[in-house]
Amino acid sequence: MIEAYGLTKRYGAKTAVYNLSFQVRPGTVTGFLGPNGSGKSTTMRMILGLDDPTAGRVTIGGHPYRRLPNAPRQVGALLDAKAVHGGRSARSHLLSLAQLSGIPARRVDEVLDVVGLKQVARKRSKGFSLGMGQRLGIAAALLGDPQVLLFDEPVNGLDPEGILWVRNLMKQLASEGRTVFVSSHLMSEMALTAEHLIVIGRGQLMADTSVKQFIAQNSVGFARVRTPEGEPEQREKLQSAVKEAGGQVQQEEDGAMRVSGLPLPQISDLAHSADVRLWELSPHQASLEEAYMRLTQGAVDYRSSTDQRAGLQMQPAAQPGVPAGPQGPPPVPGAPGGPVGWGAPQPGAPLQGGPHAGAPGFGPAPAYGPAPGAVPGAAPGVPGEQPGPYGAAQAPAAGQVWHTPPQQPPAQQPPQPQPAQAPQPVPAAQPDSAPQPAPAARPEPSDDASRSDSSEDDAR
Ligand SMILES: Nc1ncnc2c1ncn2[C@@H]1O[C@H](COP(=O)(O)OP(=O)(O)OP(=O)(O)O)[C@@H](O)[C@H]1O
Repeated sequence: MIEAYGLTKRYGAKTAVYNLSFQVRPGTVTGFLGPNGSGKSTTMRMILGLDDPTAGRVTIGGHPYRRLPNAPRQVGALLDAKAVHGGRSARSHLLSLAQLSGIPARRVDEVLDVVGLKQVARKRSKGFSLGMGQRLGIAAALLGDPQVLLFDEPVNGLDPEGILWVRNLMKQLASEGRTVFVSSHLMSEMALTAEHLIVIGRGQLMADTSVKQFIAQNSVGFARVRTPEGEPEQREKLQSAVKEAGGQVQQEEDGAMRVSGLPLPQISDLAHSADVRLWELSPHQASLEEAYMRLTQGAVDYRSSTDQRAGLQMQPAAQPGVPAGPQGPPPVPGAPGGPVGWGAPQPGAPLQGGPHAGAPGFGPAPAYGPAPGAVPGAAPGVPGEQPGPYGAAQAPAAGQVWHTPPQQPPAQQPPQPQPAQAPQPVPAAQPDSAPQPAPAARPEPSDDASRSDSSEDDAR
C-alpha cells in the first residue's frame, strides 16, 4: 500500500504538488490522472524517493522508499523509459539492474519473455522503437517481482496489441494482490484498466474514488428520444411535456432529442399521456473521458487557443492574493459561476446546481449528483480549512474532492502543510525541469553479458 499524507512539493515559487493525501491499495489497479503539469510525475518521484517532499510524507508498506530494505525487490517503477544506456543491449541493461539488487540472472530472461523482447534481447537499446523502449522499462519494473508497481504512462508509444497487453498485465498484477499505480492520459484505456482513480489538478487532489462513481459524479446521464420523422407536432408535444415536468431538451444533430433531468420511465409515461409515439428512447451515460474533462477543465494550464473548450473555462472569481491566469486555484466544476461542463445537458442550460446538487436523472443513480458512498469534501487527513497554495481559503465541501473513504484510516495524522505560498504565474511554454532518472537507471554492469555487448549488432 502506498500512503501519502499532506504531500507538498515546491520548486522555488512553483507549487507542483500541494497537500496531497491518498492511499493506493493492493489488489486493484489505481489510475492516476491529471492534466499536463498537474504534478503526477512529481508525486511518483516523491513516492520513489527521487524527490524530497517540501512537506508531508509518503510511505510504501509503512516506510519511506529510501528506508525500505532491498527496495528494488519490493517496488518496481517505470518513470522514464528513455533512461537506458543506448549502447547496451536490453539484456545487459536488465542484468546490471538485477546484479545491483541481488536478483538472479534467470529472472532477466523471464521478464524479457514476459514483455516480448526475447528476440531482440541482445540488440542495443538505442535502436529500439518507442514501444520497445516502453517494454524494456516495464521489464525493468517487473524484474524484482515486486509487490508495489508504479507506471508513468506505460502505454506511451505502444501499438494496439501492446496496449492490450499492458492492460491485461496491470490487471493480472493487481489480481495477484499487488499494488498497481498507473498514470495515463488515455481515458478510454484507463476506463478499461483501472478500478479506482486518483485525480489531481494543479497539484491538488480533485477526486479519489472508483471509476464507476467518478463517472456518475462528473457526468450527466441523458436519454435520446426520437419521435416519428415528418410529424413535428409529435415532437413539439413531447418537448413541452418534458419541459413542464422539469426536464431539459437539447436537439441532436440527427433530429433526435437529448433529454436530461428525467428518468426514462417518466419520459415514456409523458409520451404516452401526450399521445406521442416514440421511435427511440435510449439511456446514455458519459464516458470517463467526458467525466474527466468535466472535472478538470478548469485545472488545465496548457491549452490550445483553437480548443473550443478554452472559451468555457471558468474565470475564477477575483480573490485577494489569488493570481489570475494559469496558476489560479482549481475551480469547482459546475459550481455557480463555474464552467459549462463539456458533456453538460445543453449549452447554456442550468447544470442542476453542480456535481453535488443531486439533480434527478434517469436510471437507478442520480444522473448528476453524488453517488452513494462518495463523500464530498476534504480527503482523509486533509484539514478542512487549509489555506490553498494560491493564498485563498478553500471551502471544505465545495466539491473539489470526491473521495471514497479508505477502508483503513491512516494511523497517523498528516503533518501540517507549510504556510500557503502564492506561486508566480509562469509562461505557458515553460518546460519542465531536467528529467529525473527512472529508478531503473543504474551504473555500468560488470557481467559477462555486458562485455559481450560490443559484438552485438545494432537493432537498426
Ligand atoms: N525539477 C523541477 N523544477 C521546477 N519545476 C518542476 C520540476 N519538476 C516539475 N516541475 C513543475 O511542476 C509541475 C508538475 O510537473 P509534473 O511533471 O509533475 O506534472 P505531470 O502531471 O507529470 O505532467 P505531464 O502529464 O505533462 O507529464 C509542472 O509545472 C512542472 O513544470
